[in-house]
Amino acid sequence: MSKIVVDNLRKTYGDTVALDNISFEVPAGEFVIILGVSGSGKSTLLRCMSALTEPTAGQVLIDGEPMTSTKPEVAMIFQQHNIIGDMSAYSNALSGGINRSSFLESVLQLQDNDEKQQALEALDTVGLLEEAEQKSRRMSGGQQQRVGIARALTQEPEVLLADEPVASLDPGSAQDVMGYLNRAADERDLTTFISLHQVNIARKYGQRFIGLHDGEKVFDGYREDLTLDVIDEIYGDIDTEGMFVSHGENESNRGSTDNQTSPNRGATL
Ligand SMILES: Nc1ncnc2c1ncn2[C@@H]1O[C@H](COP(=O)(O)OP(=O)(O)OP(=O)(O)O)[C@@H](O)[C@H]1O
Repeated sequence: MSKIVVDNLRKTYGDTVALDNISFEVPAGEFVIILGVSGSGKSTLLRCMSALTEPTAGQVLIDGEPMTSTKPEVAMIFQQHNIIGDMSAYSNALSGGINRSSFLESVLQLQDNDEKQQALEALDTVGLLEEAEQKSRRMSGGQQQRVGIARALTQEPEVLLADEPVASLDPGSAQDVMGYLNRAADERDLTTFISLHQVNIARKYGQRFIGLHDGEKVFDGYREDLTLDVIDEIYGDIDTEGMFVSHGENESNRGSTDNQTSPNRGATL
C-alpha cells in the first residue's frame, strides 16, 4: 500500500495545457476513479503518475519519494492491453515479472518459482486460472483485459493505474473487468486510480472521484458528493442523461454501502 501525493502538477504540449496545477493526496489503499471527457487530461495525469510522461512542473510523490522514473511498485494498465495474442494467458501474466527479472530471463521464462506462482495467483485473482493455458487471442476482449490486469499484478505493484481499461468493452464485460479490478485492489491492498468516462460504472465501483475538465481539477470527493451539478461541471455541455442508469447487479462495491444514492435534482446515478 502506498500513499500518493500529486503536488501542483502541470503539463503542457506546446500551447496545449493538458494539466494545470493539479494537487491531491490519496491515502494508501483508496480506490479512485478519474472522470472527464476525452481530452480533459486523464491519460496525462496517469502517465505523469507512472513517470511515463515528465511533468512540465510539479511532482508526484509515492510514499514521499518523487516519481521521477518508472518503478515496479507502480503498474499501469492500458485500454489496449498490449498482451501477446500468440502467448497463453499464463505466459502473458508471467511477463509482468519483466520489471523484476532480467529481460532475457523473462523472454525465456526462466523466472523463479515465486514469480511463476505469482502469475498463477494473479490469474486466479482475475478469474482466469482455468484458462491459464489458453492462447490469449482466442479470448474475449474482457478476458484479454483481465489477462492484462493479471500481468500488472505479477509485477507485484503497490499502486495500480488503469487508463480507460473498459472503454472498448461491451457493458457486461466492462462490469466484469471493473469487478475484478475491485477485487484485485481489495485482496492486495492496492492504491488504485482508474480513468473512466462512464459515470454509471464509475459510481458503482469508485470510492473516491477526481473530476477533470480542460486539464483542471473541478472535483475531488466521495460518492455522496458526486451530484448531478458536479457531473455537469465535469462534463460541461455534453449530454450526460444516458450515463445515469439505475443499477445494483454487482454488490462488490468497495468502500461503500450506498450503491444507489439518490443525489440532488432527483435523478438516480
Ligand atoms: N503527446 C501529446 N502531444 C500533444 N498533445 C497531447 C499529447 N498527449 C495529450 N495531448 C493533449 O493534451 C490534452 C489532454 O489529453 P489526454 O489524452 O490526457 O486526455 P484524456 O482525458 O485522457 O483523453 P482521452 O480519453 O481521449 O484519452 C488534449 O488536448 C490532448 O490533445
